Amino acid sequence: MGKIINENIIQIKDLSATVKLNNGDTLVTVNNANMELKRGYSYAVTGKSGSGKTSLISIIGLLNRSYKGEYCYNGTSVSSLTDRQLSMLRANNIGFVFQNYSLIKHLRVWENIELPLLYAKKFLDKRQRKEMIQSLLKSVGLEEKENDYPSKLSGGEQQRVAIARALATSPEVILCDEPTGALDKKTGQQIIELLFQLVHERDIMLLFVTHDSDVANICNIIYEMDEGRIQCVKYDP
Ligand SMILES: Nc1ncnc2c1ncn2[C@@H]1O[C@H](COP(=O)(O)OP(=O)(O)OP(=O)(O)O)[C@@H](O)[C@H]1O
Repeated sequence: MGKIINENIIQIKDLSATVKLNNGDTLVTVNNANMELKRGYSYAVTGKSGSGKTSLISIIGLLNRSYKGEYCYNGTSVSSLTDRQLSMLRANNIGFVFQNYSLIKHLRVWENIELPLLYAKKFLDKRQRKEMIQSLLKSVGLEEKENDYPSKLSGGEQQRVAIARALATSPEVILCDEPTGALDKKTGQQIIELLFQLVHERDIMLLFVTHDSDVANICNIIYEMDEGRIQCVKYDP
């Protein structure tokens, strides 16, 4: 029997976005999207290349606020927030995991994980931050690597660091853009298992942009995008 769904974190209503092309034309990247994203659930957004997935996830992730329509985060309309309020909302509540890991090369593993804690202004002192980082490294199985630079790590290990970094501020949302795209099949599966395990433990909402049908099929809810339009193709809460 499914869970009773009642806790929206993100609600999107009639949301559309466009980009201006070099030739002066306007391209619709997201066309009248409606979504409700809830705590404790996993979502996949699939679709052909160019269908609008990255455009949509950048709006959901509060990285882009140029859109028409409504976006409510925990009941607050995002359009009512100042840029600073929006940045703080993002820093404190949303973790990102990208295909290319996006680690900072000249910072050690522990410093990469510390960065979001500094941005989010969680007011942890140095000792508390250290404890938090060590506990995150333990949860992704990289206790021994805290002083290494990213270039010394394998792709799978770098993605584990990126996951630890995404979880550092205890976010309620994790957004993943092709998180296994640069990894071999087995390592990719381990990363997905780890993400699901950590997210389950924390009751987080998890959203994947993915071409990988195996990843999409594990998710409770699958949306498919086609030329900016989004449609729910699996709903299994
Ligand atoms: N800044 C931009 N300038 C011009 N065109 C853009 C821009 N951003 C997105 N587009 C176009 O908008 C459409 C949607 O792009 P988007 O990156 O969201 O698709 P996607 O589904 O994520 O693709 P992929 O799977 O290849 O990453 C594409 O046709 C893309 O070329």
